[in-house]
Parts: sequence; C-alpha cells; structure tokens
Amino acid sequence: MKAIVVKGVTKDFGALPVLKGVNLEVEQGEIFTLLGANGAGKSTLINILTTLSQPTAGTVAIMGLDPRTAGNQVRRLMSLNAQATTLDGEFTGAENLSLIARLRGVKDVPAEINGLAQRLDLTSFLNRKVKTYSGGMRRRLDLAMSLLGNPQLIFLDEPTTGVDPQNRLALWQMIRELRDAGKTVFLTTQYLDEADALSDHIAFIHDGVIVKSGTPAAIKQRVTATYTLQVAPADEAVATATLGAAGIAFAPTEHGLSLTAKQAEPALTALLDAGVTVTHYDQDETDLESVFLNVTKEAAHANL
Ligand SMILES: Nc1ncnc2c1ncn2[C@@H]1O[C@H](COP(=O)(O)OP(=O)(O)OP(=O)(O)O)[C@@H](O)[C@H]1O
Repeated sequence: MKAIVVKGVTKDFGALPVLKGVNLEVEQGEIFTLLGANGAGKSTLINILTTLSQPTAGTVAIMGLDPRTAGNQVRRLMSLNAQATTLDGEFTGAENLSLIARLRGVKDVPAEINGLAQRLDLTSFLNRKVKTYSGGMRRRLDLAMSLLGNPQLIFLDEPTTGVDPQNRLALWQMIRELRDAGKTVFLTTQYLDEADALSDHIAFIHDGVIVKSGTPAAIKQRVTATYTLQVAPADEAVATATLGAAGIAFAPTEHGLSLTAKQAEPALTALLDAGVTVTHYDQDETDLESVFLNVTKEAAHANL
C-alpha cells in the first residue's frame, strides 16, 4: 500500500485556481520532497493531505484511507510540523512536549519525552523556557513535537529554514533516521541541496501542477542533458528563425538558448549551416538548481 496517493487534485480559492490537477504517489518509508517556488501551492497541498483543507476536486488516499470519510483515523497516523511554529515561548521545552503528548493521547508521557530528548539531543536545554532557545534548538524541539505519539507519516514544512549549517546537518541526520526507522517523511524545502541530499523522490510543483518528478539521480540525469548555446548578437534573429523553421524547440534564457540533448546537436548543425556565428555551446551543470530553473522556465514557456 502507498503512504499517499493524490489523483487529479484541484483547489480553487474563489475564482483563483491554485492546484490544477496534482497527481503524486508516496511510498511508505521514503523521504518525499515537494519543491516549488513561493506561491507554487506547496502549503495548499500539505493542508489538503493533513485534512486541514478539502480539495475542490480529485481524490486523496492516506495509507489507503479517504481523509474526507476517515479524518480522525488519518490524523492519528500523521503529524504536521508546519512553518508557523506552535511552540509556546513562556513554557519550557519539556512543558511544550508534555502538553502535546497529552493531547495526542500518549500513554507514558515522561518516558516518551525522555526517549525523544535523548534521541534528538535536547536534554541540556529541555528545562529552559523556549523563548531563550536559538533557532536550531527550536527546530529540534519542533521535530520532537512532531514525533510524539509515534506517527507513521510525518509532514515537515521547510524544517531547516533559518537553521545554521551545523544544526541543519544534524536535522538532516535526524530526518534520515526517521526514514530508516520506517517512517514516511513528506518534506517541503526551498533548498535544492537539501532535497538532493535527503530525498528518495522529488516532485517539482509549479503553478499548481507537478511538472517533474523522480529520484534525485534520475532527475539530474535527465536534466544533465541540457545545453546552452549562444550566438553572436547580430545573428540572434536569424538563429531564432532558423531553429523555428527546422522545428527545433528551444527556451531563451539569460545565458542564451537552452536546448535538450536531443535538440542540441541538430540545432548546432542547423545554425552553422545557416552561417550563424555560435559563440558558446556547452552542456549545462547538473545540480538541482539548474533543474529547478529549467523545469519552471519550461513550464512557464508552455503556458504562454
Ligand atoms: N486561503 C487562501 N485564500 C486565497 N488564496 C490563497 C489561500 N491560501 C493560499 N492562497 C494562494 O494560493 C497560492 C499558493 O499558495 P501556497 O501557500 O500553497 O504556496 P507555497 O508553495 O506554499 O508558497 P510558500 O513557499 O511561499 O510557502 C498563492 O497564490 C496564495 O496567495
């Protein structure tokens, strides 16, 4: 059984369509990362998956259950670590944990808190008021909060935003440990290196649609095969017309013309045959940053 199956989910806010037919599947025991620019629809989708909001159309299954008819059951399976932290600064870390543990119906609250404190290395500051914590301490406490009650499915909305590099690595390690303990982790992040380092699967959301998904390696491999080609400024109009006439698709970028591997060689040949001066022709770098820029640009282009 899949941990999450989303089929054809749309969400309109009044006349504004925000999700426009999202499809995705998350396996049990994997780290799945949703990547997208501000306003792409990540939080809207997380709200639907965590039963905080209803889709306008389409279906969602969480561990085979429909959140619309089995909301309570679904909520018991999951925890949400949202961007707006729910920690109360006037309480100590231990008090915050204890409050949520009771709300979640944890049976042996002190044992659960001690276990988590040891696992997440919180013990040294657990009895201080949260308002005295650093950002990294807060994030670690946040993570502990989301593990109370032993949920199977953990939603982490930008868990390392504002965290220093050392604590960021520590959080990465904890997130991997969750996966290794059999939990399913649904992550959103604005950091592409984080997605690359942690994820089993990545989905790029752009303007309410998943525009690309796969393993980090597969995505990079596919996008390894993009090339940037530059022509002399005086030849730009001829180059565009030549490629257009030859039916070769390209995307103009700030660095030149972006082409897939399949199109790159025919494009180069066509341009040289037409007497165009090509000043630069090279394969693009293969980090997720360029993948992200590429897929969002392609998608924006397709919508024109
Ligand atoms: N309750 C709402 N009413 C109207 N519009 C909304 C509502 N919630 C979200 N939106 C709009 O939906 C779009 C997607 O928002 P969402 O918060 O899902 O994006 P996001 O990908 O999570 O962005 P960010 O990275 O900034 O958190 C935005 O244009 C936002 O203004």
